[in-house]
Amino acid sequence: MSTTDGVAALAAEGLGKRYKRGWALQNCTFELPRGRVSALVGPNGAGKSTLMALATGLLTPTAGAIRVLGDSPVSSGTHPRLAFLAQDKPLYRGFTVEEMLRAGSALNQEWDHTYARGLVESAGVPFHARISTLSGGQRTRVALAMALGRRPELIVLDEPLADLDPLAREEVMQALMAEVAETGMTVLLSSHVLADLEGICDHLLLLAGGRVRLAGDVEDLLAGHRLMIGPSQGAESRFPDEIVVESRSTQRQATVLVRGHAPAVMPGWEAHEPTLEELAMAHLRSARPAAGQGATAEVAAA
Ligand SMILES: Nc1ncnc2c1ncn2[C@@H]1O[C@H](COP(=O)(O)OP(=O)(O)OP(=O)(O)O)[C@@H](O)[C@H]1O
Repeated sequence: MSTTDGVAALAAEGLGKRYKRGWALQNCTFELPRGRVSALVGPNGAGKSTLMALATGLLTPTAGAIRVLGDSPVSSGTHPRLAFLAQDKPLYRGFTVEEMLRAGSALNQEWDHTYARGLVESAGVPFHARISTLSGGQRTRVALAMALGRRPELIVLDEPLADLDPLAREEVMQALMAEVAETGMTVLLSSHVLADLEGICDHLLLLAGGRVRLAGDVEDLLAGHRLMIGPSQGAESRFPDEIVVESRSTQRQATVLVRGHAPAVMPGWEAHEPTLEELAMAHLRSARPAAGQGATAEVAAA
């Protein structure tokens, strides 16, 4: 039995990181549950990569603390039960896939060669092919096998689907989900593409401008909001300010995302549960600073 049972996979308290140019992350407090798939979402410059670098011990916090599987990252280095797949998927381009896997075996104390090989084989990637000749999707599958070969309890993936076509994206996610179902490991993955995460992640961490804007179980978050659609005339005054996350209007129709349940009887209005994309986009737009003031909400809608 693991010594970390019952402990959050990742826990941050008042976490902050300041670079020379200013704060990239500030006052972040959250917990990611174990055995679940958590999505880290946010616009460009939100602080996602910085947060991942703090979790993997590549950076040290300027303020607050982060705990990985119950442990504080010590001085430097990645937690032994955490695997990290960086955005540029570092692989030796001149190696063959077979040589890459053997390097994984030589470089890692904990390494399940049969498992890593099996992952590459099931992806249909030829063992004798050079890394430089693989397609983006094949390279991702090899990089994933290299990370999973360490049999991590927590895997952190920085935009694993960027640069992949929709078919390859689906294949990579299916392969990852199959491993999650089989091993019960915890996944934290960042993505700009919210549509990729719908139905896959069960926990959300939404960052904007270096701060946590929304965090929690996806089902609870969706059930805790309502998207109200009704006539734009008089829409502004229909809902108390404190429950409105975002309100948008065209000439005829208003769309208002509110916290909590739909207000009782509202003739002409319909209420429905938002999708993850609608929820995240509304929170990101509402957190967007005025032009010229830092991070912009450019999360792709599809
Ligand atoms: N090494 C660094 N030195 C100075 N500033 C940095 C450094 N790395 C990141 N930043 C700044 O910190 C902020 C957060 O950057 P970060 O890369 O963590 O965001 P991100 O959410 O991963 O963005 P993206 O989606 O564009 O990759 C940005 O304003 C960025 O310019």
